[in-house]
Amino acid sequence: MSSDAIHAEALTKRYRTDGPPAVDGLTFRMPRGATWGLLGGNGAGKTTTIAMLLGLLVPSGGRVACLGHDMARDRFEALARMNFSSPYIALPARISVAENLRVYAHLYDVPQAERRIAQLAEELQLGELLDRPAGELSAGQKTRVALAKALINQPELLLLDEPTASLDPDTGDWVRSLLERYRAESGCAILLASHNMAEVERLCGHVLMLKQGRVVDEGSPAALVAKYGREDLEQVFLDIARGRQRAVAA
Ligand SMILES: Nc1ncnc2c1ncn2[C@@H]1O[C@H](COP(=O)(O)OP(=O)(O)OP(=O)(O)O)[C@@H](O)[C@H]1O
Repeated sequence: MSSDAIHAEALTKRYRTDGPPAVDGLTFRMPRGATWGLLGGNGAGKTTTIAMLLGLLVPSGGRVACLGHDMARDRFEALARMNFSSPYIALPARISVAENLRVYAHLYDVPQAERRIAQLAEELQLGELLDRPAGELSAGQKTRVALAKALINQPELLLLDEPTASLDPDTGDWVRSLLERYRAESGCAILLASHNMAEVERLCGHVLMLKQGRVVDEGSPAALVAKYGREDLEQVFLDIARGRQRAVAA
């Protein structure tokens, strides 16, 4: 397979044999250094897709390569150069934030781990939280710690599931700036699942619109807005979710 950041071919997940697939023949190639949005209503298949990209879920069909590595055969080489954040995966609750980050730094074999943790603590304003048990943090504080964990190994591919979902508008804004900075400095590719359309318009050069596990449309946010004759991506999302016709012929 290619050396794209992500190359998915006919990726399919069926949780139950008697029901429709959660992800149904997903095919796309996301280049290195790109930031793409994975959009869709509740249950469209975004989290399932991310779990398959990470090798956490075994696909029922198709295949995927991340950073040139087939995730069914040699995912560990890719995983060392990837990372992710998800509100659905809790950090160990009883140990402190600093201990959590040390554990992940060790798992990813991060050189000069204490320096990297101090750098992330400053960038994500975690200083006051470092000695507190991770389980006692507010949702927004946990989100910031999860992002620190996601950046600990300076990944080349970042999978972000709702990275700013529980953040207040001010914190959400500086987290987006931080992601933009990290991307500019590192050339990292980012796949972002989000329900925040303004965030997607700001960060993503291309979006995949999922419905019932299939890509029903894709393109840059500006191209989709023009194609649907709408003012912003939120309106495009509503058109697609509600099955409305495009206002402007493609
Ligand atoms: N472990 C599971 N077992 C059975 N079905 C599942 C499981 N996880 C997800 N599903 C189903 O797969 C479909 C896709 O779910 P998924 O969580 O991938 O959607 P999503 O796009 O991330 O939704 P949301 O925006 O609500 O987070 C849904 O119909 C869901 O009910």
